[in-house]
Order: sequence, then structure tokens, then C-alpha cells
Amino acid sequence: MSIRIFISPAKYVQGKNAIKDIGEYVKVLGEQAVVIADETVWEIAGNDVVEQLKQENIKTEEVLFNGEASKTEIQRIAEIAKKENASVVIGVGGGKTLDTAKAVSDEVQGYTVIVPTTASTDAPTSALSVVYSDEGTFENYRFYNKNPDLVVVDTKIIAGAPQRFLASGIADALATWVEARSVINAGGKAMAGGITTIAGQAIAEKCEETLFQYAHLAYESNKAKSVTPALEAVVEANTLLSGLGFESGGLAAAHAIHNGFTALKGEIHHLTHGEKVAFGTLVQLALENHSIDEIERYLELYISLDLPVTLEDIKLKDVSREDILKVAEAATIETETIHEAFDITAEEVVDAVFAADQYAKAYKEKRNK
Ligand SMILES: NC(=O)c1ccc[n+]([C@@H]2O[C@H](COP(=O)([O-])OP(=O)(O)OC[C@H]3O[C@@H](n4cnc5c(N)ncnc54)[C@H](O)[C@@H]3O)[C@@H](O)[C@H]2O)c1
Ligand SMILES: [Zn+2]
Repeated sequence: MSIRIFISPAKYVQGKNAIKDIGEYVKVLGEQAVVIADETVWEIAGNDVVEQLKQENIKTEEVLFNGEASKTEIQRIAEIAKKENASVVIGVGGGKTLDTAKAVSDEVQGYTVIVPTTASTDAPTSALSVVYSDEGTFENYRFYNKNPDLVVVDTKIIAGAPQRFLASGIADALATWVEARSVINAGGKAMAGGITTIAGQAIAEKCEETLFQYAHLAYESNKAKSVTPALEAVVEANTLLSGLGFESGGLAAAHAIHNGFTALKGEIHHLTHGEKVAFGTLVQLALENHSIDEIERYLELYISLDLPVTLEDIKLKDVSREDILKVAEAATIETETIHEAFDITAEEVVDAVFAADQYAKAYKEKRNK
């Protein structure tokens, strides 16, 4: 019999100025923390987090993240954490910083605290990291025996981040239901290791519903740097609903295709995770049997959020079939999530990539008439 599995972080806190209370939440976990953030994020939030921790007499070691969630970076910071005897590892920043913090925490068997400063991915809540080479090519998913112990999302900080990050998180979150639905239909396994629970399914569906209702308003709120109910709803969808929804709901083709794209060199590397996932989602929709209305519903939302929908938009205007075959081969390696929902070859993925591109071009033309 198939086993249903649902996993989640122990505590999720979200709201305007939420980091003001972080010391209180952390002090029940431990007294010695390592805080990891990159240069930009130290200024935006890292120093404030440390100040709050100090007020609760929590000792901190501050670490500058070098930008890639790679084995070398994880090892480097784990050595620091060991030397400091840290029992709490706190990651402050974007997805790569958070993934590194989770890995460091696993190395020292500590408590994991996650402070996302953008709602750009659904990395904050999951019990896994996406590990890359030092050059930024996808290497593997690294799984942990527990999810983060605490996630603190300060929506004032998120509202101050560039809107492109929020749009990227929306794209990552829009993939959640598309992928979970296909895994559920195929009886495949989710990242959590079992088939999808009713809870996992409900959360993934609610994620999608919330985004179609509020994504656009949230994007505009972000441009105005304003925290609004729409922004709060979308931050929760991008972070909590998408996080639980993908991990216990299922990943399928969209993310496998994203991972395949990281194997290509060139300008595509300047795109965010969510932007590549947006295109991957359109490719997955093209692999499935959907009506034109359904596909155009997604295209319209992506375009209204300034997200990429064509190969040209993801900086692959004149890409060759051979290069897309490389992407498709990487997306269909035996361990990839695409096989949880599809019985498929790399050639079929190549066709879907070019078809998705063409659907989007045709829609843009129709829209501009
Ligand atoms: N573990 C998971 O479950 C999971 C899920 C989804 C994505 N991911 C991973 O997450 C990574 C992508 O994360 P990302 O898109 O956040 O990018 P990122 O972590 O590469 O970069 C984020 C950038 O935003 C900047 N930044 C952060 N907060 C800011 C703010 N408030 N204002 C201005 N700048 C700010 C940072 O300095 C950094 O340059 C990928 O490696 C992806 O594989 C992991
Ligand atoms: Zn993702």
C-alpha cells in the first residue's frame, strides 16, 4: 500500500515587523547562533536580526555568504559553526542563503531558523536544499530528517525588495499546483517521500487560487513598497502554501526542466529560479492535455507580472535543437522528478519546449492586436 506523508516546519511566523520578536522565538531553541547573510542582506536585515538576538542574550557569529549554495560553501560555513559550538543556524536572505543555512544546520545537528528577505522562492519551509556546483549548475537535492524549526517572514522587508523577486516567487508558487496535480493523478511520490495527503493537495490548490486572486495586486503593492492584505496573502502563498504544497504535494516536469536549463551557459544564468520555473511550467502545461483557455490563463498572469514566457524572454532566442536536447536530457535523468508524473523521453520534452515557446509567441501577438 502506498504511504501518505506530510511534513512541515515546526513554526511559521509572518507579518509586518515580524523580526522584532525573533529573539523571543530563538531563545527557546539555543544560546549560540551562527547568522548567515550576503553583503546586501546584512545591511537590509542581518544586522537587525543580530541586534534582536543580542537583546535576548543569544550569542552570535556573523558569516558572510558568498552567493552559491555549493558543497564548498556549505563546508566552509559548517567549519565555522562547529568551531563556535553553534546550536542554532540562522539563514537570512534569498533561496541560496537559506538552502546553505539548512545544510550547515544539518552538518552540526542544530536548530534551523529561516528568515527570508524576499518572497522569491518556496525554499524557506522545506526539509531540503538544492545544491549547485561552484559555477551554478544544478547538482542534487539534499534531504534532511527535519524541516526548519522556525521560519520568520517580515513582510515590511519583503515589500521593500525589488518587485522582480516577488514575481519570481509567484512563478515558483504557480508551478506548485500544476506539478502536484500531475503527481497526484499519476500516483507518484512527493519530495516528502510518500504519496500526497488530502492536506498536501488542499494546500497546493489553495496556493493557486490565492495567486490568481491576489498576485497582481500584490505585485503592484510591492512596487509601492506597501504592505497590504493582498501582499500578505501572496507572501503566504509563495512561502508557506507553495513550500508545503510542493514538498508534500509533488514536483514534476516544471522543476526538472528548470534544473535542465541550469546546464546551459550564457545569459540565462541571470534569470531567477522563479523565472526559469515560469517557462518550465508552460512546458509542462504543453506536455499535458489542456485547453487553450487554460494555457492562456497562465500566460496572461505571467505577462502581467513581467515574467518570461518565450525562449527569447529567457535569453535563448536562437537556441538550437541540440542545446534544448541537452536541457531535456538533464531534465529526464533517472533521478528527476519528471518521472513522478510522466512516462516520457527527452525528445518529447524538446518538442514541448518549442511548442510552449510558440504558444506564448502566438498569444503575445493576439494580445497586441
Ligand atoms: N530548498 C528548496 O526547497 C528550494 C525551493 C525553491 C528554490 N530553491 C533554490 O533557491 C534559489 C533561488 O533563490 P532566490 O531566487 O531567492 O535567489 P538567490 O538566493 O540566488 O538571490 C537572492 C538575491 O536577492 C538579494 N536580496 C535578498 N533580499 C533582498 C532584499 N530584501 N532587497 C534586495 N535584495 C535582496 C540577495 O542579496 C541575493 O543577491 C535556487 O538555488 C533554487 O534552487 C530551493
Ligand atoms: Zn522552485
